Amino acid sequence: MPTAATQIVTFDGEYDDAALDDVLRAENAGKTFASGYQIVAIMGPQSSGKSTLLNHAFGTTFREMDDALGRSQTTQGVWLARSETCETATLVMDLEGTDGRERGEEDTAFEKQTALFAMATADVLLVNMWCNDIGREQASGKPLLRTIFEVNLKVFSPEKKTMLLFVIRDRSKTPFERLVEGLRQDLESIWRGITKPDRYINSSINDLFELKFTSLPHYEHEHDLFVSEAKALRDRFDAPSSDVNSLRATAPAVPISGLGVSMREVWATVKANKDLDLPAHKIMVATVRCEEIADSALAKIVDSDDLSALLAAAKKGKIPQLVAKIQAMTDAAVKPYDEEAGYFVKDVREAKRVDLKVRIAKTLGEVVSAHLEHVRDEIVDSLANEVNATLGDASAAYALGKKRIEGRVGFAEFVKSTFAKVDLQWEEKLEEALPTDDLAWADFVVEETKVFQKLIDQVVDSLRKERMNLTIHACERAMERGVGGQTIGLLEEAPRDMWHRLRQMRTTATEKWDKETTDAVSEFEPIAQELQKFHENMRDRITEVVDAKARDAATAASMHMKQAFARVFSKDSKGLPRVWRPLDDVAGINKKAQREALRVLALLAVTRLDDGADKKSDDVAIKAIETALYGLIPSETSFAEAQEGEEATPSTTESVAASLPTEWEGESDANVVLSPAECRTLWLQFESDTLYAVSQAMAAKEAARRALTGGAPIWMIVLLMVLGMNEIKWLLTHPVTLFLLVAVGLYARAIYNQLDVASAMQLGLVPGLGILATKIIPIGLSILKKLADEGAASWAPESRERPVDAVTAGTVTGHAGAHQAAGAYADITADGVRRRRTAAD
Ligand SMILES: Nc1nc2c(ncn2[C@@H]2O[C@H](COP(=O)(O)OP(=O)(O)OP(=O)(O)O)[C@@H](O)[C@H]2O)c(=O)[nH]1
Repeated sequence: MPTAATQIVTFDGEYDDAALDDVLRAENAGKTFASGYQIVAIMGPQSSGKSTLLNHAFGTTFREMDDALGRSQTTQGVWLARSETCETATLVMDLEGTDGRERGEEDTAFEKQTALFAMATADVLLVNMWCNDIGREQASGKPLLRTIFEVNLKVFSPEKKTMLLFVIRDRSKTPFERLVEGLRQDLESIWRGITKPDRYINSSINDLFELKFTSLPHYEHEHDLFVSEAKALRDRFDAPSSDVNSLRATAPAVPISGLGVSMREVWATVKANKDLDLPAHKIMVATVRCEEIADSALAKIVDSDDLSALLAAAKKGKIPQLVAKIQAMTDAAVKPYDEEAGYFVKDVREAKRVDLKVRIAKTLGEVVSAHLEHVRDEIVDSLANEVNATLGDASAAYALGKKRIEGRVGFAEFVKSTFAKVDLQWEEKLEEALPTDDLAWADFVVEETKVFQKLIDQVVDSLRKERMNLTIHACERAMERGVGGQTIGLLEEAPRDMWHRLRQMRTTATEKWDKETTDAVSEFEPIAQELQKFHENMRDRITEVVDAKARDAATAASMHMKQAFARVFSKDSKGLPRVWRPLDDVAGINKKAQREALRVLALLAVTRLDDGADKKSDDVAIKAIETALYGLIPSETSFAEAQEGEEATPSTTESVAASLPTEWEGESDANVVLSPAECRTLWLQFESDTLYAVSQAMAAKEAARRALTGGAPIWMIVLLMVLGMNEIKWLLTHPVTLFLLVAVGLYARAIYNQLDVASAMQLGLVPGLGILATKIIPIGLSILKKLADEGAASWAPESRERPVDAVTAGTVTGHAGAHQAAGAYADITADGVRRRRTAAD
């Protein structure tokens, strides 16, 4: 059953978008419009049998005039139907008849619009002509012909000639050739009469039209013949182009999927009374349609579950052989596009295809980006591992650099070779992830590679900085050990030009460590600014180390003062431990030692590491502090009083403190480590700490004095020898008695020595005798016991084998005795009370 015709342009000139879809919807399976189609349109005077002809020729169902109602307009606007009888896919357009009474004044305008619409969209335009009108001046079809010619000139730069098939209706007995000739003359006459644009001024009708002619018998009088000729006419539309009578269109101007857009836009242009640029129109239609096709192709990917599943998987981890999946999804979208857009203008179609692939790449790019994130992480991890594996522990970098291990490559050198390797890895991974040779992915590849290279640069830069910093730190630690040790040595030695020498040492160290730093970081190929910064930092660090050690020394000034004191007080001019003799000046040596201690304190009180300082200014400044500090030493008189056992009065110390300034004049606050007040505190502590050593020295001196002067005077000994000559002779002749007397004498002397009679008697005669009486028996027994022990030991076999030990033991005992004597004074001093106790207590 034939499909119904549909009105595509209404009487009021409105285009109906759905009309074409309606016509094509019921398309027969065997007639696929997608592979090609043709459009046939018919124009002619109203009620000239247009619909009748189309229905008989193409099997359409256009409404025909009901004879009973009389001649009136049956076709209004433009109608569209699909041929049911043509083997070729054919669309048929029936246009509203011209010269109708229904439109009145607007008739011509609408006629022009429909004529233009038909000529722009149809492959063949049938023009219905009454046979009787040929050669007639006032023929009803002539205004239509004029309209067709004029309108055709408005189709800008037509690509091909418009095919006009004049259908001469109700042919007479006049030969067909004569009719055609008459009609041609009429057409020439009309063509000459119209106003043409300059570019067509010399053109003939044949330059713009392909004119064809046919005739039909009277529909009613020769009905069967009419029907058979109508069918024969239809056959010409199916005939191959090789047939001279073929009217079949070679190829559609636009693919069927673009026809809706094309017709809508043509009608809009026509209605707006604009010139119709058909090539531009074709490009526009192709553009619109290719975009629509591309959109729907892309939508298939965007909306697919495959994409969301793939994206979720890529976010979790790498997808093996992702490129195959990407390629398959791309092909699934591009293939339908190629099929559907294949008939549109080539340039537009291909441009839109490229565009589609770029859009697909962007859509799938999200998946690939997520996948490449993991790839980048993997490469970065392997790079970091390789750096550590090849270059070793970063913290040992300095030590390694110092050793210059054979065959070990430096960081910069290693990184350069690694870059090439890493780039290759990246390229391989890219090829596994996406079609790198596809131009659609070119921008994506560039962007992702940029991200990768930026990341690698960052990682390498970070590794470089980390390792370089560790190297610098190792350098600094080595410097701290070296410079710190040298500084401590100088601070302990405390020479007068200590600060000058510290500054010199700092300069030397700076030069040395500048070179060390440069060598150590050379493997990182640092730029000049970096190197300069390292050097500046190292110089600052050296100053910090020297300054810190100097401040530490000032904090431990008490110890340094004692060391200085001991150097003078406890050692003689040859540097040997001092042995106190009866004639030694303990007070004088003590004062000298105190001055040495204060000199050291003056050195430590203020740091002198400023660049502007020099030896001379140091001397002046240190001398000023020294002079002030020497005021702390008590006068010799007061010291002598103390030596006699009197307590130093608090007023003495206070007057000493008052003599110090409140601050060191001319010294910068930043350099002052020990203020005058702190120096005074240190001094008081120092004085208290050294008093014990001084007391010991005095005790040792006293012991030495007593040892020298404790026996009887020489003259008394001589007198005794003269007066007792007889007794001496007797004793010499009685050796046993002599031996006993000597033994008793030595025993008494030993008891006397241990009794410390002089000390006991200083407490008064009666208390002294009391103390001596209580001590004499234990001491006597103790000496006897010791003699007995020594006697037994001297007869023991081993003692005979080690005579040297016996000598040593005797020496030790002698020393022990001296210590014991000193111990008596130690107790006195520690109590802080000028009270003496004996060793026996
Ligand atoms: N004399 C003659 N009359 C015909 C011919 N073909 C059809 N008719 C008659 O002409 C009348 C109009 O026919 P339609 O086919 O409706 O004409 P039309 O040109 O489509 O009319 P509109 O669409 O209104 O312009 C009908 O009564 C037909 O029977 C023909 O070849 N010769």
